[in-house]
Amino acid sequence: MSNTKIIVAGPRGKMGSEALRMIEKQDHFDLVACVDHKHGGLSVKDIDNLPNLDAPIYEDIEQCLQEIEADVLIDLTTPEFGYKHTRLALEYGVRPVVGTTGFTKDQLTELEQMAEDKELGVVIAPNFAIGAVLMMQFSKWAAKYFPDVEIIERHHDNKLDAPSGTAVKTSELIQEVRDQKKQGHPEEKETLDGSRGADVDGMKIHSVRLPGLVAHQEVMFGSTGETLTIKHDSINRESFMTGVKLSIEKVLNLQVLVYGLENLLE
Ligand SMILES: NC(=O)C1=CN([C@@H]2O[C@H](COP(=O)(O)OP(=O)(O)OC[C@H]3O[C@@H](n4cnc5c(N)ncnc54)[C@H](O)[C@@H]3O)[C@@H](O)[C@H]2O)C=CC1
Ligand SMILES: O=C(O)C1=N[C@H](C(=O)O)C[C@H](O)C1
Repeated sequence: MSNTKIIVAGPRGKMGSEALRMIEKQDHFDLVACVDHKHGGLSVKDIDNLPNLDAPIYEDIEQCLQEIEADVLIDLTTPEFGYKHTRLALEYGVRPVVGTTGFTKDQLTELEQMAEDKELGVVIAPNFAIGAVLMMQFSKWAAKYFPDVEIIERHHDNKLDAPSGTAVKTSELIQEVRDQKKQGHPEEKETLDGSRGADVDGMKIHSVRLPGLVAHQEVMFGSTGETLTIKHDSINRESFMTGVKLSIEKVLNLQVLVYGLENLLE
């Protein structure tokens, strides 16, 4: 079987550069191009602190998709550009693997429809870390028995979206097993806006942003006389690469959009 040809959008980012290092280590992956909003016309190897890979950098994604033959586009950019890149990749018959978070529900539905129409696989994973996927699954299980739940996610202060994609996905998984329930005192009032966090069917999400953090989430459950806390920490971005690699391998055999790495794990 021939090697998987990969385009990376966002190669100089914290995740994009980690993805390049992962690709460099795999014998069955070839980096064929990158999409960046700077350094068009250069090669990846010309950029400081990036791996020594000879792949052209394009500033215009359409030009990249027209000129470069690829199997997969990995997007690790921003919500705005990630959505645009995913749509364009599908239009050019390239399968997207998307780590970028912050897409709206409408955007996800639209991309799902596009993937189905084109019969092309897409993986959108709010969190590629296996431990985070388990934390979300354990939380879904716990919510069956503990409907009072607060999600506290903590991230570095360069993050654009809040709440995190992981927190949104966790709340969606919990919604599958938890009936709507107003938590706290029935007459509770916020004297400072936002103090009780975001509300999803009565469950609360709190977002913390501080320098020094990477990516962390606690899901706290409370019941009579007991609490349960399920916690995951990514202490570096290598933690996400097992999931990125798996998604690239799996997307080649998909004809639909898969939202969440849990759907690819056996
Ligand atoms: N699914 C997962 O497991 C993870 C997802 N993420 C998500 O991945 C995304 C990127 O995160 P980080 O790497 O931490 O951010 P970052 O800010 O370090 O990197 C983003 C990169 O995108 C580039 N970029 C911006 N606009 C662009 C455009 N039009 N074309 C090409 N490149 C463009 C920027 O130059 C930057 O290098 C975020 O949405 C974040 O939430 C982050 C970590 C794990
Ligand atoms: O921006 C990040 O860093 C992360 N983003 C993802 C999210 O929004 O959940 C995944 C992980 O938490 C790191």
